[in-house]
Amino acid sequence: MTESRLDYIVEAGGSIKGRFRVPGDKSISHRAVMLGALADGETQVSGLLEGEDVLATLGAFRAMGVQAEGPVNGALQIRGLGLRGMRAPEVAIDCGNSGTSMRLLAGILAGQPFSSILQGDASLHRRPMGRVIRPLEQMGARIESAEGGRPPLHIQGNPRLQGIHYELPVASAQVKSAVLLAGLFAEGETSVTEPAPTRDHTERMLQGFGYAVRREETTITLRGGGNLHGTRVQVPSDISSAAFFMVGALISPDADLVLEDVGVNPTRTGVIEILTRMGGRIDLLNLREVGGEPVADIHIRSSRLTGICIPEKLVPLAIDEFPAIFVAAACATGRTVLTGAHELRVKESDRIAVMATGLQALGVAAEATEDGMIIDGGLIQGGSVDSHGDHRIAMSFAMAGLVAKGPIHIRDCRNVATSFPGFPDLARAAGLGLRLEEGA
Ligand SMILES: O=C(O)C1=C[C@@H](OP(=O)(O)O)[C@@H](O)[C@H](O)C1
Ligand SMILES: C=C(OP(=O)(O)O)C(=O)O
Repeated sequence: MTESRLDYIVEAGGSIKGRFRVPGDKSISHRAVMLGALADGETQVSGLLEGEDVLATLGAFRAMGVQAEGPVNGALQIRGLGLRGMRAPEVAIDCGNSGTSMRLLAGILAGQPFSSILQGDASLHRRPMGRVIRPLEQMGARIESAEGGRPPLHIQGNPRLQGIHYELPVASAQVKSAVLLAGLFAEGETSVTEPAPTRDHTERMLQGFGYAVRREETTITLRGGGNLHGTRVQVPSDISSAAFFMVGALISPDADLVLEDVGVNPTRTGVIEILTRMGGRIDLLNLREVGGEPVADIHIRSSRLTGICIPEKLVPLAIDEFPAIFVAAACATGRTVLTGAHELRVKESDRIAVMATGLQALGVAAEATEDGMIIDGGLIQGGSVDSHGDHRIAMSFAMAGLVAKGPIHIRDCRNVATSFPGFPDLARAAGLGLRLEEGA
């Protein structure tokens, strides 16, 4: 059954206020499910993101025999089967809209003594998987894909993978994680060198499960043949979800917002650095460490923003936050220039093209470039934009409504539930005039 389209209608104006928590971190939630399933003994997760992407990952492990109770209010109890305990899934595994599910699962499935199929929705079937197929085949798996390395993936696992050293051609935490996860099933050492730092949740969490991982400069190494031990994982709030409210508070008048318990791992805080450089008043309070990850409360107040040239080294550290950052740039005085962000073109949508088109429809001078965007800040008009089913585009344009001169109609917002279930209610409670409309 195909669900009808869901649109957002955002009233013009409003101000973001309050003190609340956004849902759990998506990247950490995926990894908690994966490592919990592969561990010996039980893993208790709290704060799990109950978004569709994470539920797709959980469904995959259930289909391979892993038992889990929950999630209920973010609590999930997983009875791990150990690294060699899973059975072949009876049908193709559906990763839905989730690139993280598909790429990290490919790494795990590469080391299994059975074959499996990974598929997903239309958006995921347009995304490149050659980047994981190549290293996993070098390690000894066989993976067939559709043309151009697109899903579905037919994976012939090999329980005797060989460790490799792999130089990542793109700064991608998903590829790094796929290779390291395959490395758990490989003979000898597996190492990955990254061209720039990317989110390191896999490395941190492997250590939390008692698995030795070594980092030397830009290279991460582990040795196959060990075991993961079930543990407790406390998932912090997702800075990528917090980013929409951060931008909403910065651009709206009289705003004062505290977002609680947000994960502020330095491989994820590019958005704070960029918005601060633009003049955003953002303070980290109560900085602490929870379960091996840094966490803080973030205080944000209305600010006068100025356009900047975004340093390329910040791009991988803010990769999912650019749709929201583009909205901030549209509200800033002067020009914002982003370069070195070609990866944005291969996310749930082409986030460069889709954001440029949407901003232009709202009267903003935004120009897409091959690997980024040039935005001259100014007034945001009301109008109609299409999210192309991309959750982050939908939530970013919702925040633009706070300063728009008329209502904004955003098409195709159902996928917000992949990463941020409850967004409309939380946004309304925080001060956004948002209503939902079932599309045709
Ligand atoms: O490892 C992860 O959890 C993720 C890595 C990033 O993708 P890439 O590895 O493609 O950069 C990011 O965009 C995605 O939302 C989540
Ligand atoms: C790119 C994203 O996720 P994924 O790659 O897991 O689909 C995202 O959440 O912005």
